[in-house]
Amino acid sequence: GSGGAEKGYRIPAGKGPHAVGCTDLMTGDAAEGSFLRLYYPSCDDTDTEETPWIPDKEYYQGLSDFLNVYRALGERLFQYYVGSVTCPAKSNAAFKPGEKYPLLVFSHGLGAFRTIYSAICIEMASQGFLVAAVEHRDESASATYFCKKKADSEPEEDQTSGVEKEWIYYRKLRAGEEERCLRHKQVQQRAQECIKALNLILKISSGEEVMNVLNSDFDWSHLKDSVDTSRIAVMGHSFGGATVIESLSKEIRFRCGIALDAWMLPVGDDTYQSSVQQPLLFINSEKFQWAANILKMKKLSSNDTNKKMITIKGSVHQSFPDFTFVSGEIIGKFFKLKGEIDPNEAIDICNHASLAFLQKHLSLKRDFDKWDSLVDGIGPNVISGTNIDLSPTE
Ligand SMILES: CCN(CC)CCN(C[C@]12C[C@](c3ccc(C(F)(F)F)cc3)(C1)C2)C(=O)Cn1c(SCc2ccc(F)cc2)nc(=O)c2c1C=CC2
Repeated sequence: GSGGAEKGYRIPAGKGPHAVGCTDLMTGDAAEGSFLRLYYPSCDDTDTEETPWIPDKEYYQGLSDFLNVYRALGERLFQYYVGSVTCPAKSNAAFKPGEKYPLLVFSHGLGAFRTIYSAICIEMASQGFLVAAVEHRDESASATYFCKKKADSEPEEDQTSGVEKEWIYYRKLRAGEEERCLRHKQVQQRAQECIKALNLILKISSGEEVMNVLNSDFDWSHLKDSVDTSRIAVMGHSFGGATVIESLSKEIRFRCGIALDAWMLPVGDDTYQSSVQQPLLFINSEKFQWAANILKMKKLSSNDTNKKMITIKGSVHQSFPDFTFVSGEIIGKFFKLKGEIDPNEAIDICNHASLAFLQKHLSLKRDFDKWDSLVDGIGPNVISGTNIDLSPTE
């Protein structure tokens, strides 16, 4: 059996009115393609057969590289502890037609990948969003892959017969390489990948046929006319938070953004408030932030009532990705995957504040405004602005 994941540590299901499905989409067979997991409202609420949380063993290998653990050891540890973890969304479940849904593009953090923010993505989909969790190919993901058309497709090559997965792994900083330079280059690519994902979903909503190089029987034509094209936002964690800022500055169709514990190093010093006109919400953890990082956020959001910052008390950087739910208490505390606050409470604050902010800036016709006070930092376990002392050290 598995470790922590077995003892009732599970990724929380969506609390909204919709059942949730998820499916993977990859277009193009090289750099210009897109790779994303779509979480969506489903009309199939038979809650059987959830989706494997981490779909390929290569992600375990990539995580081992990222965490500086021997692959042979890391792969077995991950297999043992999280190999049986599923996420509470139904794979390729029937799409719920008949209404236009707002769209959220989600950008993962350094060393992460598209499937490990499912608690946030599933909650948003259960509340009536389409959520496109992109997988970045900038070598910041622990692992990701392209599909190469096989010349002579020997089906035994891979169960997805006819295509062969070509993996790329997390690229460590090289000796003497300047981190700012690498991360600034990567954040540009990440923003382009978010914009490509947006264009791809809009293309599908317009009824155009897309070629999914992955071998899946999901019928994308069901998404015709399903995107509310005036209600589109971008969200991301850490490096993905920097990607939110870059994406907003490059693509006005992203009407607003939510940056979860943003890592501001990749954001150019020339990125001022003027470069981000859209409303932006910073949701920070208590333990990850530091003065210089916060000051870069403030430079972007000073005296702009549409740019807000809140901090979740007792939370840590890993309170946003799913590991905070699947790890036991011991491992959770040791790796700082859990803070003092209960992981479910922390993610509820994050999701409720996000929904209130999205209702306000996407003019949604829902009741998410009941959580407006959270966006102003009012409520248990939340503060307005930051807990970090910004006074200059004399
Ligand atoms: C030693 C490696 N060194 C690399 C530069 C620093 C590694 N590190 C701290 C870690 C990630 C940690 C982690 C995860 C997951 C387990 C597990 F065991 F549960 F799987 C354990 C231990 C190790 C906490 C971070 O990078 C933090 N971080 C992250 S963590 C995103 C992530 C990645 C993989 C996951 F499985 C879950 C979440 N995303 C960012 O965008 C940024 C940063 C820092 C700046 C920008």
